[in-house]
Amino acid sequence: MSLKIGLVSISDRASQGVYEDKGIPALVDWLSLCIRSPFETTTRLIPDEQAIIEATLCELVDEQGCHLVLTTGGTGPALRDVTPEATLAVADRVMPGFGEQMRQISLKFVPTAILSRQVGVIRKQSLILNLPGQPKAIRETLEGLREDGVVTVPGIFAAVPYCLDLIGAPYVETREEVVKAFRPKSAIKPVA
Ligand SMILES: Nc1ncnc2c1ncn2[C@@H]1O[C@H](COP(=O)(O)OP(=O)(O)OP(=O)(O)O)[C@@H](O)[C@H]1O
Ligand SMILES: Nc1nc2c(c(=O)[nH]1)N[C@H]1C(S)=C(S)[C@@H](COP(=O)(O)O)O[C@H]1N2
Repeated sequence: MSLKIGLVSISDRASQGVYEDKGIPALVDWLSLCIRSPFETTTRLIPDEQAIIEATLCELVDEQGCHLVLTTGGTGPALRDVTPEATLAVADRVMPGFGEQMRQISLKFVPTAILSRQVGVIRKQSLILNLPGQPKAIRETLEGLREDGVVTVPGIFAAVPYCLDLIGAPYVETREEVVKAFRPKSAIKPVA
């Protein structure tokens, strides 16, 4: 079974063609650098409409069978920003550590990180994570911060493979130079 990843770019202007969507390409590029094991992606570009976001997340998890869904955009305080509300509305369980860690990481880059309301949740067999909308913030939050080659703030992706193990998804291997996946020793499978 290959890992299925849903990628959702949530932007009024990119979805209307006012500007080019940079969210999906940034996600695809970063995942291709980071993940060594087989995976396939299904992508969606949609406006900041709560009903559309909820329907898209449900479709990716319930019909497409995605094990991981990453959203980008719509997490700020503007009235049109409703990604966290839509994500929570389709959640079975909330995983507060992901939002907490992303805000920690982002505060090292911008003081406005506290404006991001991003959440992580589990729906059925899938982990859904909200990333901020700025394309450069995608890499920052997933990968974390390195100073002189040493990881000073771990990115959230370090915890994603083990979380996926625990919800029954395929085993994910990462490239350590991008992100070292953390698993307890008992959960590490020998390299095939
Ligand atoms: N999909 C995208 N492609 C390129 N740039 C984006 C994208 N989404 C967001 N951005 C950039 O990041 C900023 C913050 O993202 P946010 O999700 O808050 O968008 P926004 O200001 O609500 O506008 P919109 O929904 O029309 O993208 C945007 O103003 C834009 O400069
Ligand atoms: N790593 C990182 N996180 C970031 C930012 C950034 O540039 N880098 N921008 C912040 C800003 S300005 C806002 S308003 C919030 C919400 O962004 P969103 O509405 O684009 O999701 O994310 C924040 N998080």
